[in-house]
Amino acid sequence: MALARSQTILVADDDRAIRTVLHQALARAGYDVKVTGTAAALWRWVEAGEGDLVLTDVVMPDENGLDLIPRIKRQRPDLRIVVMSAQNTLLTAVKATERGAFEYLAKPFDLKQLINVVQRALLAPKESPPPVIEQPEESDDTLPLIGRSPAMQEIYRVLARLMGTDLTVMIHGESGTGKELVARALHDYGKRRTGPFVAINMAAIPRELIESELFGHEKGAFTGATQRSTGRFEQAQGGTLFLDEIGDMPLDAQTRLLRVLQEGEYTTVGGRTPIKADVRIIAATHRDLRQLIRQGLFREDLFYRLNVVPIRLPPLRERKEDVPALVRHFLAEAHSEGLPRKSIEPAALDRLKAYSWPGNVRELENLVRRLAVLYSQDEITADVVNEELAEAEEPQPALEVGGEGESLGSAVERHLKSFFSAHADGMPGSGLYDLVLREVERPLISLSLSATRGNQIKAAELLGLNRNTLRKKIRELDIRVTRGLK
Ligand SMILES: Nc1ncnc2c1ncn2[C@@H]1O[C@H](COP(=O)(O)OP(=O)(O)OP(=O)(O)O)[C@@H](O)[C@H]1O
Repeated sequence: MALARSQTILVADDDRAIRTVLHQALARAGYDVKVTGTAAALWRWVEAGEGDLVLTDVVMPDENGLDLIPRIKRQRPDLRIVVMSAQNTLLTAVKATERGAFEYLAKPFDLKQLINVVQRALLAPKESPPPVIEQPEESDDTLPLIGRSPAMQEIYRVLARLMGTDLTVMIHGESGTGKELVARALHDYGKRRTGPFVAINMAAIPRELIESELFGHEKGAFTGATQRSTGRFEQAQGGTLFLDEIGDMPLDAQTRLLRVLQEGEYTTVGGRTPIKADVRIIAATHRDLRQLIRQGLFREDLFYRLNVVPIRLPPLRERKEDVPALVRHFLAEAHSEGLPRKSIEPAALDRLKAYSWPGNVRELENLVRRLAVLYSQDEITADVVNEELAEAEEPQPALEVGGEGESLGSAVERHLKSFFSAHADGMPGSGLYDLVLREVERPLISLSLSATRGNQIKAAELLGLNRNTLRKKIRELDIRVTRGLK
């Protein structure tokens, strides 16, 4: 694209080599370029009315680039600023965006990406800056998310851009990668931070109760509804609603949710009066929703409503450089809870970095806690880590779901925990024991029957059940037996 007049980029970075590379790349792309290693020189140019775009580093010898942004914005509101920085945290990204930077580039970035951002910045329509929400000072204790790997920095960059918006976000990531933590950070640093954050886990609630949990119900709406009850939508009014394990939502509830998202209002179960929904939705899943759509288990139209901004949280094995910082963080946390202060030797950290972490950050967190409690030495050694990991690497007798790392038992426990905490102030109905067992029994029996193509003798063998017991259960649970299934 031919430029009418060549535009000038002001570059500030204290690293001479980076200045040279940026200078060359930008000049080759047709821009005039001025480079400096100090904030003071940059500021002089800005004051003198020079330049069409500022490209600045954060750490410079005389002043922090982030502190310069508000001053530049006051002096020359239309001047575009692109911030680049290495070693970033979520707060750096959030601050850069909120103070009015057009874009934030995590070092190292490639030059194509840089030119692309510069072009976009220069072409973008002038808009009023987002409202400045002052963020707390940055210290590692208060950071919501630990990790400065390139993969996490990319997440921070996206999160920072989302803070000033109400856009619906879909977080995808394996179990234990920090999906709920990211959802919380989006809420805590965003414009709804003064409102409530309400989480609901679709996999943790009996299917028949999901709609009433989400939207509330009127007295007498169904057997057991002895009084009116508010739903999560109502509790989250003015704040954020986190729909965890969205892939486990039953189809009926999906249809109802879709209608709410389309119409912006909902009715309670058994109610008639529409209630306006003022919530920001963040959904999360570890499942492949596109596959669920193909299987007819997830509504495609709902998927597109929710997948406005997709975020993929990388598994820990793709960002092993974050392991040491996470370990130190969890050790410090254990200490702040009254456990003895512990350090860890470098060889032990290397061993931890080499492990594959199928359970991701949660597994690492549990391991560090165990080490902090079980061993009396002040320093955690490689031997101790080896011992613990050898156990973790041994095949477990528990049922593990292929590749997903979490055993059935711990998945069930997790679901039950959130069920109990969701009902801390009173249980809905009674008969929980049977209800929970049925939730497990029904899919177990029905999948065993599919696996044996409906052969009840083989299914009884597989299950280790007496054939008559199996027949009785099939009747009681009203399970349909389909023969000849693949
Ligand atoms: N980047 C991180 N920094 C610090 N702690 C983290 C990070 N990521 C995850 N954790 C911790 O790991 C644990 C699991 O995180 P979280 O519950 O957010 O994961 P999840 O992806 O929602 O898991 P699941 O899908 O199993 O519910 C939590 O204790 C959380 O505090």
